[in-house]
Amino acid sequence: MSFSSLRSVRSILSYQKYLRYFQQQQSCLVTVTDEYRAVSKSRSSLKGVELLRNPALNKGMAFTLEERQHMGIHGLLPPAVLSQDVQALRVMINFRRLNDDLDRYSELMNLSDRNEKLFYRVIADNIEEIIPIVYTPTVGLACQKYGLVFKRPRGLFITIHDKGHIYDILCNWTEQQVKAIVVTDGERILGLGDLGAFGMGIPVGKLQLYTAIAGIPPQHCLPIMLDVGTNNQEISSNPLYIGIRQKRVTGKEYDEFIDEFMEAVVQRFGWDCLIQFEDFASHNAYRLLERYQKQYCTFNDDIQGTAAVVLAGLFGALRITNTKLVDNKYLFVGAGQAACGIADLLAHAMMREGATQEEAASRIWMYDVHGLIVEGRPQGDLEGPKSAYMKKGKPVKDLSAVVDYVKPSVLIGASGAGRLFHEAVLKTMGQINERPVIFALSNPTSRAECTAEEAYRETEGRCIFASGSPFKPVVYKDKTFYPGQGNNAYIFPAVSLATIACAARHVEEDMFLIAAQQLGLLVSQADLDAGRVYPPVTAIHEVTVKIAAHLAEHLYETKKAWNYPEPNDKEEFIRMQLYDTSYEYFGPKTWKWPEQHSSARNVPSIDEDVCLES
Ligand SMILES: NC(=O)C1=CN([C@@H]2O[C@H](COP(=O)(O)OP(=O)(O)OC[C@H]3O[C@@H](n4cnc5c(N)ncnc54)[C@H](OP(=O)(O)O)[C@@H]3O)[C@@H](O)[C@H]2O)C=CC1
Ligand SMILES: CC(=O)C(=O)O
Ligand SMILES: [Mg+2]
Repeated sequence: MSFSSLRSVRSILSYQKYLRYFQQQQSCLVTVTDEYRAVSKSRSSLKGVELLRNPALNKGMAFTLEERQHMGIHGLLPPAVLSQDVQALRVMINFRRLNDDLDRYSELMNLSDRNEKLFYRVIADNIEEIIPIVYTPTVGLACQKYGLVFKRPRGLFITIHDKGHIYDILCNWTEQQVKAIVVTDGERILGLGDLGAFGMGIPVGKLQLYTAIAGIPPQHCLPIMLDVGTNNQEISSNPLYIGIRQKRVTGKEYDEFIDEFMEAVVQRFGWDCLIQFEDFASHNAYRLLERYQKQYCTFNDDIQGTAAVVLAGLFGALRITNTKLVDNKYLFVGAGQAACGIADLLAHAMMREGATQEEAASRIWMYDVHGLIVEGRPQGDLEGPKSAYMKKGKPVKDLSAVVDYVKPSVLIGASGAGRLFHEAVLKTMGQINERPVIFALSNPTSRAECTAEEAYRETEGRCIFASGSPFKPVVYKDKTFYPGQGNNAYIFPAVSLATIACAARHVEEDMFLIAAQQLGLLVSQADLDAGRVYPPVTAIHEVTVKIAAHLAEHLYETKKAWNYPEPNDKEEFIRMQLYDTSYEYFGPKTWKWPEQHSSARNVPSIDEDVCLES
């Protein structure tokens, strides 16, 4: 008998002994999912300690005795076997014991470094509590403190000095099946400005939502930081700064660098690898979108994703005010990429309702750092996308005077400048309108144009409010208001899921209008009655699947899908591709789980207090 077969006989014998012991002692903690019974095939041949160190495969103490024997990790873990349910409970107990959101962020990132399935399971079970940590607002703080938070690299860091070698760097990423990239150059991170390489927290966070919200498997996702320097002196002089310490490269060199990156992605991962541009500064965002939109499978989330989520929120708001888009007057505070993206899609939607282009544009006013955007304004540039909404009129600077002058029914903040909707602005909105629509979209919370509480209070509870970062429900005069979250997180995961599932080659403009319409339809009357123009965050996964199914329908109908044969039921087709947070089975393929452990649902409910006491 060879040494290895001798070892396996010993393993089986000792496994049987341990199994008997655990059947007596710990059977209530051992659970099995359907996937275990299906004896899934591991996508890796890793064994031993390497298996425990691989976050995509590691199950921690959930490895059964039999798996521990089979994979050569017996003795590398404490002897107890914990179910994923118990592990998830332990994570949440620890998470809730922390007093600081940055610590909670770090705790979760450490978990994703150790055990990816548990990380996503915990998010799925506690989505409303955790999304504000892995996403806005806490991700903003995490980026500002990335030097402290950074423990282990995620994704790729490509610097301007790598120009000429970008393909080689992409080849260092060993996952072969990359289907989606979120890329930033860190110049406009949320409303926090230029954070350079610290901005990597944003692609990481956005892609975590790809998996948590849209069920796109993490191994298909790749965050990328294109580090061309930073003009933020404070950041680059921080001893913990992780990027290159030089001023931003611009002009021809920058453009060549981005061109090379796009070509290298196609060469390495194929034409249908989706590239989401995130948090580039306006002066690059629009240019790059125009340059690459028709050539690559790409979109800009801040322009297009934001436009769709806001249009959907407006559809909801207008169901409350019982008006059409074109019946309203819109004032945008901030006239950058988010505002102009929204305005363009809004104008497009008004035209679909029958308005002419001139009529649609006439309903939209814009306001930037230099005041109302009117012809002949003495200061500030009037070029670029905002020029389409320039009016003849008085160059008013003070925002409450602007509101009084324009008399908007809808006020949309996308300035990144913090509390611009002060008392007088909100009160004026309340005086002009029975039901003023007020969206404070800037992120993170510190940059929101007003808080939910301020909006409800100053309009005597009459406003229809949404914000980019979440606000807790507000009680005003004994009534509870539930602010909606107008964040592109309701759109980009769905658009990307459909694009990837259908293997579409381009992300066309009409996908964002369809996504907006579908999201609008998924707002229930109960949501509207609660004053919320978006479905609750707890429903975001289901909402995303439904939107993606409609988009898939559209992609097949318009012959833009390349994944053949065409599935009959698009929703089922989408659901079949979703990431599953249940653990893989690592035991021998012939093995069957003993009868008494056959159902995960037999687990007795776990008493959290008992865990805390012991
Ligand atoms: N909720 C969501 O889903 C999303 C929210 N956002 C948020 O929107 C904000 C803006 O993003 P984005 O459009 O990309 O940024 P940009 O830099 O492209 O645009 C910012 C705009 O705000 C204007 N602005 C800045 N400060 C003031 C001020 N004090 N008074 C009036 N206008 C001002 C700027 O004026 P000027 O042009 O004169 O400089 C510019 O027009 C960010 O906070 C971002 O987080 C973005 C995308 C999605
Ligand atoms: C949400 C988002 O994309 C932003 O604030 O930039
Ligand atoms: Mg963004």
